[in-house]
Amino acid sequence: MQLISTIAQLRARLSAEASVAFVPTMGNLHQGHLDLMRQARLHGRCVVASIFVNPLQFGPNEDFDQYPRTLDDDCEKLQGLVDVVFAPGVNEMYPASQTVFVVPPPIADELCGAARPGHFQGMATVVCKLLNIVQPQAALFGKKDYQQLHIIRQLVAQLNMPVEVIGGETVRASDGLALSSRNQYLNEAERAEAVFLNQTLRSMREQLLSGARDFGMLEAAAVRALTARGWSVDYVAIRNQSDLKTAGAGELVVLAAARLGKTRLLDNIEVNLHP
Ligand SMILES: Nc1ncnc2c1ncn2[C@@H]1O[C@H](COP(=O)(O)OP(=O)(O)OP(=O)(O)O)[C@@H](O)[C@H]1O
Ligand SMILES: CC(C)(CO)[C@@H](O)C(=O)[O-]
Ligand code: BAL
Repeated sequence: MQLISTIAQLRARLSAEASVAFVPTMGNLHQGHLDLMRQARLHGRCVVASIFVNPLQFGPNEDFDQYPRTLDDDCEKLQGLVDVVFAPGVNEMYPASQTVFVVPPPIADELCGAARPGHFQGMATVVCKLLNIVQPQAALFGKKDYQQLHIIRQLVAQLNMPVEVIGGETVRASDGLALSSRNQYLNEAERAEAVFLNQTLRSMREQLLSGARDFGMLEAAAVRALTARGWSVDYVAIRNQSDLKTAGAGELVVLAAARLGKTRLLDNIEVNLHP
């Protein structure tokens, strides 16, 4: 496994590779990331992981400075799973001020985008840069960040980028909490409470499968239940899987983002309603 920090070295290393599968990350790796690396092996002869905490996708009052940076540990975890780790510094990715941005589709203003203005433009811009740098045949992203995956699919399709986007299932702790680098911000009591987000979504899924169809009422009840336990809820929303617009019927996804103390957690669950 090779650790590379410059774009020129990465391009030279990959120039002779016939097929590359790519997993972009912000590091502080957990089993969710490692699962994507294992799947990547099925999609390319050479597997590249990137580790880059992208300043463009953090708002001014967000956790860019505190975000855990654990490159040595991450490289140990990646041994035997990937061929190349690309870990550029901020100056390598943004040597001059970035004045060209990728404008994401309108859905980027809803859900997480409403709570984090500019986040998806920063994410789309860095993903576009990384895909241009690595030029993979396949790129893998987790369904845990469901809206992000949707926006990346739109980006790649609408900009005609020659890469297959693959979504990996969410890897969870044994109690159901979705693994996330930010889980480590939780104290012991918050970690015990955190599972309630997934339980709430699972309960909504059961109600939908049992015939509940008043989506607004289900969403409002979930927000009330979370708020009553001390959560600060950004949204709970039942949407179509295909376009993330307000749900009709059929293949739905229930998405939520809520804060426990200073930690913002995301989760979602797919629900397929049969007519
Ligand atoms: N539990 C998980 N299961 C599957 N994929 C995941 C999981 N957590 C993160 N990923 C995916 O890993 C990739 C890199 O994500 P990132 O480095 O931001 O990790 P994260 O744990 O989501 O961190 P954060 O807490 O900052 O959201 C993304 O495609 C993300 O969707
Ligand atoms: C896709 C990504 C690596 C872009 O910085 C980031 O948003 C993430 O880790 O999900
Ligand atoms: N995993 C999503 C990246 C972010 O929250 O910035």
